Amino acid sequence: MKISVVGAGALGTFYCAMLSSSGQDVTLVCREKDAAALSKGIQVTGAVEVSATPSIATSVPSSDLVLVTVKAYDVGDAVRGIKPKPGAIVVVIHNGLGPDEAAASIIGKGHVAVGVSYSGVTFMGPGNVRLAGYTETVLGSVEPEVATRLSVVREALEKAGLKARIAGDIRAAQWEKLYANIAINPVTAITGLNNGALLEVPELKALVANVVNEAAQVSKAMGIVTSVDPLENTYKVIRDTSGNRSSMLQDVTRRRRTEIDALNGKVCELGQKHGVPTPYNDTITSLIKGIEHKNMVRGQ
Ligand SMILES: NC(=O)C1=CN([C@@H]2O[C@H](COP(=O)(O)OP(=O)(O)OC[C@H]3O[C@@H](n4cnc5c(N)ncnc54)[C@H](O)[C@@H]3O)[C@@H](O)[C@H]2O)C=CC1
Ligand SMILES: CC(C)(CO)C(=O)C(=O)O
Repeated sequence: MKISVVGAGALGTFYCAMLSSSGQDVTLVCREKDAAALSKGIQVTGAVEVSATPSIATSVPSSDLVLVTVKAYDVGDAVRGIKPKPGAIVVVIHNGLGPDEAAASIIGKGHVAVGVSYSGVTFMGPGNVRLAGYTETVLGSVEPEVATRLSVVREALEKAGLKARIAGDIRAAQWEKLYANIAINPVTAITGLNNGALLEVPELKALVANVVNEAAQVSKAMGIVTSVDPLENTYKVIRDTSGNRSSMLQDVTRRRRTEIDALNGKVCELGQKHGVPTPYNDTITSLIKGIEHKNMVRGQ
């Protein structure tokens, strides 16, 4: 099976190194500027230590499986060049809601699946990432026909030593991670605090509860049934990642665009659609937009 991984950032380098070092045929698709560095090889350090020399390309070759591992706002551009052959599967691995739908509207029916990744990978430089921890990748598709073919993806990940499971309801699986991301990511980005501080400062703990409870009302109005209690699960993620600087805190520190539109912004949009007020998520979204604006203006 020919596999391509699109996006040579934190997650893409991790998945590519694991797949390639297990002997699978993998191409890492990167930006032009990174190709020379990546052609010398890629490595993961930290919780696992792995090196690999996958093929490197700047456009997506004909593949049976494509893993798209770019930021939510880059998914549309990243999939535009994919011309899937019959039966090919394109798994969009992202946080938040929306990018997989954007991908399906570009690629068409019969190919797109979602991956919810429970990993903590930090980008150190082209071809060099650090893994804090990994539990599993949850796979699924809103297209039943694609969902029935996902065992090949699970098997490829398992062969690479990665745990994977196919969710019965991928939207519920996405919400389960979303509850934690909409509270932890923007509140740490605004305050500059590590994840653990959200449980140490009573006012921030209350804010986390308000943001998550609002989202739980939105998902309930949409008929989403999750297997976790939204708030208890968020507290658990905070405890499990207490020393982390969230990805959104890292983004604002580096003056990069954030994924707020696919996180709290999406909760606000869906709340409006389903008649659920979302004042906490509206405010959080506005504050992050303000930080992005400040960083853009300063960056110019
Ligand atoms: N880093 C992590 O541990 C985790 C990340 N995620 C999610 O996975 C997604 C990817 O995150 P990261 O890997 O951390 O981001 P990242 O910013 O480290 O990597 C994205 C890479 O994609 C590249 N890229 C963007 N558009 C491209 C295109 N058209 N063609 C080729 N390359 C392109 C960028 O240059 C960058 O190297 C996000 O939605 C994130 O929220 C989910 C779970 C864990
Ligand atoms: C789980 C959490 C919040 C860990 O920091 C994360 O996914 C992120 O930072 O994006």
